[in-house]
Amino acid sequence: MQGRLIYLMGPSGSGKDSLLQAARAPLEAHGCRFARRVITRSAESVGEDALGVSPAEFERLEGEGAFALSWHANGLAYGIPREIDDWLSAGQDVLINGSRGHLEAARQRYPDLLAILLQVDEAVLRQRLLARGRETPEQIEQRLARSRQLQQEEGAGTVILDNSGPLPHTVSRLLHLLDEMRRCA
Ligand SMILES: Nc1ncnc2c1ncn2[C@@H]1O[C@H](COP(=O)(O)OP(=O)(O)O)[C@@H](O)[C@H]1O
Ligand SMILES: O=P(O)(O)OC[C@H]1O[C@H](OP(=O)(O)OP(=O)(O)O)[C@H](O)[C@@H]1O
Repeated sequence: MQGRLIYLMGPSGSGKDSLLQAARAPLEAHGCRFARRVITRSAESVGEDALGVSPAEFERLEGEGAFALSWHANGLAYGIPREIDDWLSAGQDVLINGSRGHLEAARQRYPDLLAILLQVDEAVLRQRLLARGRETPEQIEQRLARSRQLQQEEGAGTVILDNSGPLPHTVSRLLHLLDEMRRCA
């Protein structure tokens, strides 16, 4: 049986990386795989286990068909390696850090993907982004503006996961959600 693509998305600062890191060990124990993203961000500022490449290298990889999914946002290019298709074919679930703006395109390629939207109040988001200190205040405001814009476009078929509270609570809810998904498969 084909594995399921779990497409985690949410505004910048909502906690996607933190959640992926915290849930990784228990989910891997259930056979779930995690895709390592390729990003045109300098290695020093990559806050996740991603491969940083130059824009030219990204384009070359994209031209070679190295990505199952790829998109541009926040002035960066992001790619999900094609190997996720091998994992899915082998029946393994795959969790990826996706983009809200690319969800519809992703659904076209993976019609039965499970979309999970991580949500946090805007005031908390701003606070977390400032505390993280990776982007300039101007870049943070741009990301918050993008979130407001995308919020208006959010459609049905997406499970909302709130991360305004402590991270361990969100991890438990994610594990529960994925257990339910497996039971219903
Ligand atoms: N539930 C939480 N409670 C408090 N701080 C959190 C929580 N989740 C994430 N954070 C913090 O918020 C900031 C943004 O989280 P991050 O995982 O980098 O978000 P994203 O990957 O969605 O941009 C980080 O500094 C992280 O430590
Ligand atoms: O369409 P959107 O939902 O706005 O997403 C755009 C991009 O931003 C996030 O990446 P990234 O981890 O680089 O940004 P972040 O760390 O600020 O969340 C997300 O994973 C997408 O790759």
